[in-house]
Amino acid sequence: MSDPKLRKKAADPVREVARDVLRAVRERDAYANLVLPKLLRERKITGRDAALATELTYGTARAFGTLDAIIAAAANRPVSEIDGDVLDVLRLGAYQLLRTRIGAHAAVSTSVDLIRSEKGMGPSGFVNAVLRKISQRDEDLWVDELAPPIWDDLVGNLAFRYAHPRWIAEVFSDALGGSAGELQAALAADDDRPPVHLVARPGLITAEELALTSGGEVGRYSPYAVYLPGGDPGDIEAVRQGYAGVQDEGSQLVARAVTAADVGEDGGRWLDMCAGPGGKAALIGAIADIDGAHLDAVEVSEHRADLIRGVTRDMPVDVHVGDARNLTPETGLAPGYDRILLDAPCSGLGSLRRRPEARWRRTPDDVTELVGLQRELLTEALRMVRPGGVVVYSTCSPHPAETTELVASVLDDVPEARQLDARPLVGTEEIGDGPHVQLWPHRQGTDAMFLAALTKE
Ligand SMILES: C[S@@+](CC[C@H](N)C(=O)[O-])C[C@H]1O[C@@H](n2cnc3c(N)ncnc32)[C@H](O)[C@@H]1O
Repeated sequence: MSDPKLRKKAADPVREVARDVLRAVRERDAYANLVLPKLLRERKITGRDAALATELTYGTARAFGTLDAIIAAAANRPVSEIDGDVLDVLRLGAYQLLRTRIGAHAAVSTSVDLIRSEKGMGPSGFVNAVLRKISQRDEDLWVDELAPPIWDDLVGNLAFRYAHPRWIAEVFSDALGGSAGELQAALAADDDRPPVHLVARPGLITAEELALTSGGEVGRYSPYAVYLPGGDPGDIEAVRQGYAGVQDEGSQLVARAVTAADVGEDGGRWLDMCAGPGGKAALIGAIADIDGAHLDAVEVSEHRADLIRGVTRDMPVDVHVGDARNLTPETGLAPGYDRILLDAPCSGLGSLRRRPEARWRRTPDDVTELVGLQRELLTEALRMVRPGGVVVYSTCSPHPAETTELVASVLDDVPEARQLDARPLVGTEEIGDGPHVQLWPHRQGTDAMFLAALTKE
C-alpha cells in the first residue's frame, strides 16, 4: 500500500474476534454463543483473552438496543443509516466505554484500529468522533437523557436502563404482578453476566466431589448443582467424562421434580416428551438408573435426538425421533406412563441472559405461535400419563400465556386432570403461593423456569 496513512495498523485479536461475532449476528442471524467458541478455538485465543472476548461479545449483544439509541444520539443519525460494519465497531466501543472498566482511551483507540485495519482512514474518523462523544458521559447520564422519564413510563424507563425491549419488560412486569421494585431487580439480574452452573449426575459424581475438583461451590437449591466461579467448563475432567454437565440450577430442579413426585406404586415407565438436546433427560436418566426405572425420550429433530443419545449413553434411556403431539402406538410408546416431563418449546424469555442477542430477535408473535403447540403437547401428555401419575409441564419462560394461562386452559378442556402443588417437588423456600412454581434470576439466581405438576383421576 503506497499511502502510509492507509497502511493497516494491526487490530487487537480480542476485539477482532468480538467484532467478527457481532457481524455474524447482524448479517446472518448467527447465534453469538455458537459462533464465538468456534472462532476462539480456530484463532487459538485462550485464558484471559478468551474471557475478555466473551465478556465484550456477549455484553455488547445483550445491550444492543440501548447501545444503538446512544450511538444514534451521539452520531446524530439513526443507526439504520450507519454502515453495518461500522455499527458493529461502534457497538463494541460504546459497550466498553459505558459498561466496562476499560479506560476511555483504550476503548476508543482499539475501536479506531479495528475499523482502520479493515476499512482505511475514512470511517475511522467517524468512529473516533462518535465514541469520543459517547465517552463524555457515563451510562446513567445517557439513560437519563434518552430513556422515557421514570415518572411517566416506569416500564419503558427500566427497559431502556437494563437493555430489554419494552414488550419483554411488560411481560416480566405482568408475571411479577406489577411490582415495580421487583421488575427493576428482575431486569437488572437479566442484564448481568449469567453464572455458570454445573450438574453433578447422580450415581456418577456427587456435587461435593465436583465442587472440589472444579474449584466451584455446592449449589443452594439443587442437590446436584455446583456454581463455577469462572474458566471453561470444557476443561473440567468430570464434564469431559460425562459425569457432569453445564446446566442451569432451575433446569435441574425441574428434572428432579419429575422424579420426586408421589405417584404411589412407580412402575418405572418415565417419559420426556420434548427431550432435545438432553440436559434434563441426562439428569432424569441418571436418577432412573438408580431407581431401576426406564426413560423414553422423544424429540422431533434428528440432530437434537443425536445430542440426547450422546449425553444419555450408558443410561436406561431410549431415544425416539417423532412428533410428541401424536404418540401413536406405532412409535412404540403406549399410554400408561408413571412420570412425564413436558419441557415445552417456548419463547425462552426466562433464559435471555444465556442467549445474548435473543432478546432483540424475539417478537410477541413468537409467543402466539408457540401457545398452540404447547396446548397440543400438554393435552397429549395428559393422555399418555396413567391415572395417579404425574405430568410436569415446564418452560424457560415466565410469560403468563405460556405458563399459568396455558395450564389453566388445558385443565378446562381435560376434566379428569387436576393440578398438584409443585412447591414440595422443588423443595426451595419462598417460591410463591403455588400451586405452580416460578423461579427467577433475581430471586433464586436460576433462569426464570416455570413448572406446574398435573395428574389425572
Ligand atoms: C425447551 S427444548 C427442551 C430442552 C430439554 N428438555 C433439555 O433440558 O435439554 C424443547 C425441545 O422440543 C423439541 N420439539 C419441538 N416440537 C416438538 C414436537 N412436536 N415433538 C417433539 N419435540 C418437539 C424441540 O426441537 C426442542 O428440542
